[in-house]
Amino acid sequence: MTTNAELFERSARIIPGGVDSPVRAFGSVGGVPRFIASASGATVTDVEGRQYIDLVGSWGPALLGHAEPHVVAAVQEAAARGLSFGAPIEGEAELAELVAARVERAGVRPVERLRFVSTGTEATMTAIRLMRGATGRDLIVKFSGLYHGHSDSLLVDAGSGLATFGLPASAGVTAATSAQTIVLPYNDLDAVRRVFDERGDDIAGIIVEAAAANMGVVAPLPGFNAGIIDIAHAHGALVTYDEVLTGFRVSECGWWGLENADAAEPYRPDLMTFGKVIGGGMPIAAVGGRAGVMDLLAPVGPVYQAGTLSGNPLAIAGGITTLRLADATVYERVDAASAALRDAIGEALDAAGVAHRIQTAGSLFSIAFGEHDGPLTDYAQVRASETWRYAPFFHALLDQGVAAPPSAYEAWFVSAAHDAEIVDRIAAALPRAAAAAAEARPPEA
Ligand SMILES: Cc1ncc(COP(=O)(O)O)c(C=O)c1O
Ligand SMILES: N[C@H](C=O)CCC(=O)O
Repeated sequence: MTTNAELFERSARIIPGGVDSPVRAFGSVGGVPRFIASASGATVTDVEGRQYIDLVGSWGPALLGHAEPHVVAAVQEAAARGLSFGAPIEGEAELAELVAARVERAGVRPVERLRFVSTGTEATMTAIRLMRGATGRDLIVKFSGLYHGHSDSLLVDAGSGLATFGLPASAGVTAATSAQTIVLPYNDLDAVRRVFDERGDDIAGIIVEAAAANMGVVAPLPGFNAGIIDIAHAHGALVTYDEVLTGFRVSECGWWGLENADAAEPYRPDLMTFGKVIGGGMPIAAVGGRAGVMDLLAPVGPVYQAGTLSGNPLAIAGGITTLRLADATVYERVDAASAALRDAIGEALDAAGVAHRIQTAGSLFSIAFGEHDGPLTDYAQVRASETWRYAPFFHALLDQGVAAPPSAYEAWFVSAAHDAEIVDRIAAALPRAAAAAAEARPPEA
C-alpha cells in the first residue's frame, strides 16, 4: 500500500509543495495531506483506504455529494462521444440558459448573456477586462480578504491561500498592476463613497464576492451589495458580483437570490461570475451579465477572451445534469445539514468553554474562535481572531475520520448527501476536537 506520507514526499520532489493548489498542502494546520483515491456521497477515501466524512466538497462543487450517479453517467456518456472538439456544441446554450434562468427575481434577470470558461480565475479576469473595456478606465476596486482567483490584478490583499499563509500579496505581480487595484475594507460603504469621490472618474468597476467566504465566512451587511452598485453607477463605473463560490450553492438562485428574495426591486450587478456548482465537479466557470457589456466580448466586440477547452463537452454535461438535479429539496437538505452541524459545533465548543462565533452565509459557515461581540464584518477582525485554535481542532476531527477544510480561512461545505446519520457521526467527533481547541495556546510572538 502506498501511504499518504510517501505520496506527499514523492509529489513534493516534482510538484512545488507537493500540491497543485496551495491550501491543499496543510501548510497552516501541519501534517500530511490525505491523497484521495475515491469519493462517494458525503465521504472521501484516501490511498490508505481510510474513509472520511468530507466537509470540503471539492471547495464547493459537490453540492449533490460526490460521484452523484446521474452526473457521473452524463459525463461518461459525453466522454464516449468525444473529449473535446474545439467547436461549439448544443449543450453550451442549454447550460447557459439554465444558469441565466436561475438568476431571476421579480422580473429582473441580470444574466442576459453568458460565456463559459474553465476556471473561476478566468471568469473574474474576463469580468475585470470587460469592466475596463466598457468604461475605458483602468482602476478596479476590490475588498480586503476577498478572493477572486489568482489573476494578477486580484491577488492584492486576497483571502483563501494568501490569508492561510499570511501573505499580503503575491510575488511576481508588478507594482504597476497592483497600483491599479484599490483595496478597501469589506462592508465599509463610507470607504467606497470616499474613494469614488476622490477617484471616481478613473475607476472602471468594483468586484465583490456575493458573500465573502474566503476569509472564513463574512456575510455582507444589509444594504452593502446594493450600496456599492448605487455608488459605482453614480460614477459611471460597473460592478462584478462574484458568485463563483456562492452561486447555486446557497440557494437555487445563489446569494443574489437570497438577498433579493423579497425585494420589489432587486439590485442589478452589471456582471456576475459563476463556477464550482455549475460544473458539478468538472472544470467550468462562466461570466455573465448585461447584454450591453457582454457583447463587448470578441468576436462581437473588441474585448478579447478565448479558451481551447472552454465549453468542454464533459463539463457541460456535468453542469447540465447537476443544475437539473439541484432543486428545492436539495437546498432544503443542504440547509438542514448545515444548521444541524452548526448547532453541534456550537454545543461542543460551549461545553468545552471555547469562546467562538459561527459565521454564516446561507449554508456556508466557518468558525471564528475568540470572544466577539457580534458577527465579524471584515478581514481585520478575522485576522485578530484566535485562528491558532483551528489546527488542533482540525486534527482532532481528522483523527476521528472527519475532514474539515485545512485552513481557518476557508468555508465549510456540506452537501445534500450529508444526512442526519452523517451529522450525528460528526457530532460524536466534536467533543474531542473542542477539547483540543480549548487546550490550544497562542504561538509565541
Ligand atoms: C469567490 C471566488 N472567486 C473565484 C475563485 C477562483 O476560482 P478557481 O479556483 O476555479 O480559479 C474562487 C475559488 O477558487 C472563489 O471562491
Ligand atoms: N478558497 C478557494 C476556493 O474557493 C479554495 C480552492 C483552492 O484555491 O484550492
